[in-house]
Amino acid sequence: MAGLFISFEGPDGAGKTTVLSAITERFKTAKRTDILVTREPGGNQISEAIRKIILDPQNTQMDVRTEALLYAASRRQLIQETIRPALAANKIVLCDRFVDSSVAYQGAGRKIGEDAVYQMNQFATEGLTPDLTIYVDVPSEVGLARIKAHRQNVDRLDAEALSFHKRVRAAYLRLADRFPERIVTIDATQPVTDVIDQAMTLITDKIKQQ
Ligand SMILES: Nc1ncnc2c1ncn2[C@@H]1O[C@H](COP(=O)(O)OP(=O)(O)OP(=O)(O)O)[C@@H](O)[C@H]1O
Ligand SMILES: Cc1cn([C@H]2C[C@H](O)[C@@H](COP(=O)(O)O)O2)c(=O)[nH]c1=O
Repeated sequence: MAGLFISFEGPDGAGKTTVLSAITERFKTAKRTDILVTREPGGNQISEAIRKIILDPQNTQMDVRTEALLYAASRRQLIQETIRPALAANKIVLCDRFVDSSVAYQGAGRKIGEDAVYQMNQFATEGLTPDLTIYVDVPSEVGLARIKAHRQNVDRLDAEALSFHKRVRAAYLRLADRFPERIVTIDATQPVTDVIDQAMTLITDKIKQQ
């Protein structure tokens, strides 16, 4: 498939959304029209509806496998309706989270098993994998403190215990070790402008290699 698929990953509060919106602005200023920015869960009408159900703090009874399946369902719809058509049109897709999030949050955080969650997602993705994953790394305590300080609405996942978030981060670090050719880590305890510059360099280098 043509195009370029780049995902952004990281623990809650790492700064992915901040970095992605700054990068989007830079591409707009450069008048590039071939960039599609999207997010998981969400990104289109059906996937955003699934997002609401997953993240609703009232849904305390949600079974962990139901949660994993809903993330995969949202992902499937995003792939079919949004990502694949954009790649086929030779666009550069920048996606806030993808399968690595499920492996880290449901596989490790919820303790379903990282391999089991990866395998289950193969059904949803039919093997679609990012060409590059920018992993924005931050200690769990730092990410959660940022959310507490700046965000009014804490969602169902943000509200999990520190031990949950530590398992998520540990799983991300394992993924980065396991797939060094795909996943590049940026230290997000640096000033946000440095994180943005480093992410932008990684993306422009990848575009040049195309
Ligand atoms: N490098 C940084 N240093 C200090 N603060 C930061 C940095 N990056 C982001 N922030 C702040 O941390 C908060 C969380 O950032 P942001 O929403 O971008 O994180 P996120 O990774 O998208 O989180 P989530 O996955 O939970 O949505 C924001 O208020 C943002 O301004
Ligand atoms: C894709 C995906 C996400 N999550 C979690 C991670 C976050 O806590 C929320 C999404 O909210 P964000 O503020 O937009 O980052 O959902 C997950 O647990 N599993 C996944 O596959």
